[in-house]
Amino acid sequence: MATLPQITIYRPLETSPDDWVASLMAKNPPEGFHFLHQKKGCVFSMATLDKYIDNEERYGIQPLETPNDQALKTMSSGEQKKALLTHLLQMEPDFMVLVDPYDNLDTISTERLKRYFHELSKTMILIQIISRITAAFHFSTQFYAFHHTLLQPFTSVQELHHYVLSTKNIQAITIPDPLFSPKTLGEELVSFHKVSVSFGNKKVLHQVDWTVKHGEFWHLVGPNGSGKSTLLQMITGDSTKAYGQEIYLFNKQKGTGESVWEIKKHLGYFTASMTTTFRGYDNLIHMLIAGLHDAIGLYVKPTETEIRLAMSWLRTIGLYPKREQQFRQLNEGEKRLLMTARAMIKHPPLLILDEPAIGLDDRYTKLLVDLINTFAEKSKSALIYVSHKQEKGLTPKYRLTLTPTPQGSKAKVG
Ligand SMILES: Nc1ncnc2c1ncn2[C@@H]1O[C@H](COP(=O)(O)OP(=O)(O)OP(=O)(O)O)[C@@H](O)[C@H]1O
Repeated sequence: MATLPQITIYRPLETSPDDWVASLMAKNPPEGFHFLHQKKGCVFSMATLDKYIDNEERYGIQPLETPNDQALKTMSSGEQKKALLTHLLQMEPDFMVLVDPYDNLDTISTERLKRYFHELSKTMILIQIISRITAAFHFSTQFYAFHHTLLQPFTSVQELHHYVLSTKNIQAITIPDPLFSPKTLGEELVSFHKVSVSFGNKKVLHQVDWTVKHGEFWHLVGPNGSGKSTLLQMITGDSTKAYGQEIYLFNKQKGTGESVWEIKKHLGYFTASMTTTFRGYDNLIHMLIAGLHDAIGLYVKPTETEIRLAMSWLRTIGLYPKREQQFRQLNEGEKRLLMTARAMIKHPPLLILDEPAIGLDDRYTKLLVDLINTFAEKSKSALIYVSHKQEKGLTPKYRLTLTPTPQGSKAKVG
């Protein structure tokens, strides 16, 4: 049997593969891909998953099979990807486009999926579109990089790798001071004492003890489904599981009358999915200033001082030349940087960054990591960086690792 072509395409974040993928799905492949003419394809991507989650939320429709009919939205990233892959394979496609297939996945799930794709490649054409070169399939036979809307071919993965490394790096610079000194809220900002959480029979967290103090830089790390989001939601006020537990936030015991609004005032929060909640008609200056007011949009006229502060932040993240553009006109990497700066601008007592580097290419990841390290060093804010794996170049002082056990995940400092 002739071996099937297997394709790796590197995508810098300033390019969008959407039109290219759409032409494949319309059975009308672009030049060079005529072997896919009239072939049936499907797309394994976060966008496909988001579409299913959106349908589930809006219309209660959800064609993916999930254990015990669990809502897709409440599943961990690994569980969601497994459900999506099973569903797509049931459609018996001739080829599959995989957009950043390992994003959100921990090392073990990534290795498992890699082996699975290798097996699948023996019977199906796989087209991998990646923004991190380390994710390239070792079994690929063709290599490309998006250059604007065109594909530039390479003869080997080494040649492609070399090309990616040669693309220009952007440098983060100084962190602007806050407009006002942040409020003093005592030494301990977050304190969990023997916190356990279950959903029905599923035990998620087991007797977690954790204290985050003023100015500390933490990395919260754990494999998919280990309960990182569950733990965070008890801080941000987005989970009812915090009630009846011994949790102190900003020196007050949880459940003693504090409003979610009061808690959010002390928080800066960013998660990658937030970039899609903004319609994005505001310009970059206004987007940043809204972060000072904990608002989605800007409803009051900004002061001169606020505008100057926003300009300084835009210089820091290299977006000053685009200051008058609308947020929606930015590429995904630029959006992430802007939203991270927006969470930082008021120097909140506690800054939480939940998987901020997911989906970013190598260059933007480095820039984001530089920005976060510098902010942690120069500001008085405590910082919790959350991810399912170690992030290259990140320099947290403390690490809380969640390790799943049958009683729920146990937490270990160090
Ligand atoms: N509302 C819910 N109902 C049922 N199960 C839930 C609910 N919320 C979370 N879970 C389950 O709790 C477990 C932990 O999920 P959580 O999202 O906290 O993990 P995570 O470490 O953040 O994972 P990931 O890195 O994949 O995002 C998962 O098995 C998930 O399915």
